[in-house]
Amino acid sequence: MSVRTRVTVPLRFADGYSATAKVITFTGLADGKEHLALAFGEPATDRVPLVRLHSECLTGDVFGSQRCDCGPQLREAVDRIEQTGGYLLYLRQEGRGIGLYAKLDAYALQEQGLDTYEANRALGHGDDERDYTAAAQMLDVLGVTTVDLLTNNPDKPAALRAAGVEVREVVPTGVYASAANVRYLEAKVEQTRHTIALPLAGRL
Ligand SMILES: Nc1nc2c(ncn2[C@@H]2O[C@H](COP(=O)(O)OP(=O)(O)OP(=O)(O)O)[C@@H](O)[C@H]2O)c(=O)[nH]1
Ligand SMILES: [Zn+2]
Repeated sequence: MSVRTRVTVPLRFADGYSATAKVITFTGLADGKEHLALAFGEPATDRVPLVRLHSECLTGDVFGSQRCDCGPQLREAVDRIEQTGGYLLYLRQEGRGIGLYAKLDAYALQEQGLDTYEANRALGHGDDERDYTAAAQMLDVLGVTTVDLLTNNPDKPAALRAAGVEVREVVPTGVYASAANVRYLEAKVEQTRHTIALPLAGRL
């Protein structure tokens, strides 16, 4: 495994905020997918970098879907990593690893009353098919052995630790609840022990 390319990309987000990313690509990752690392700020070698493992969500990241909280979480991650110095790993794990079309099939089932996990199972998938091996490999190639990890999902630090990465601190990410996504967020809290405190659905 090695770095394939490092290239500087100036970014401007929908809210007008500008940032500069060093975009890094890789060769030889375990699953052969085109995962990206984006370095923000100054990931100094003598400081523990802040790292976010962001699972691809085309509808949320690109189109601003309100069914999930991915878009605002991505934006928050860029802000925080830029301040501290670190890496956003943009992982091609659309739909918790089941792919975009299957995720949209799962959305259709959720409109019939299934929750996000029941919908996956009704389609013959697992609740969560993500594998973080490639993320650990990317950190290894970047020379990162210890991270502070920005997440509310306990599976992520567990997976990195199992792959030999030291997770010094788990830093909670914000909760972006709305009437459109509160049922989805509640299912995550109930079924995967996400560490997010939700306002009551009735208050949204
Ligand atoms: N299968 C499926 N995937 C979904 C659904 N809604 C969002 N996703 C995907 O879930 C992934 C994001 O996962 P989340 O559970 O929001 O967040 P997380 O990464 O587990 O946890 P955090 O680090 O705390 O944000 C993205 O790949 C989305 O495409 C859904 O209803 N069904
Ligand atoms: Zn999403």
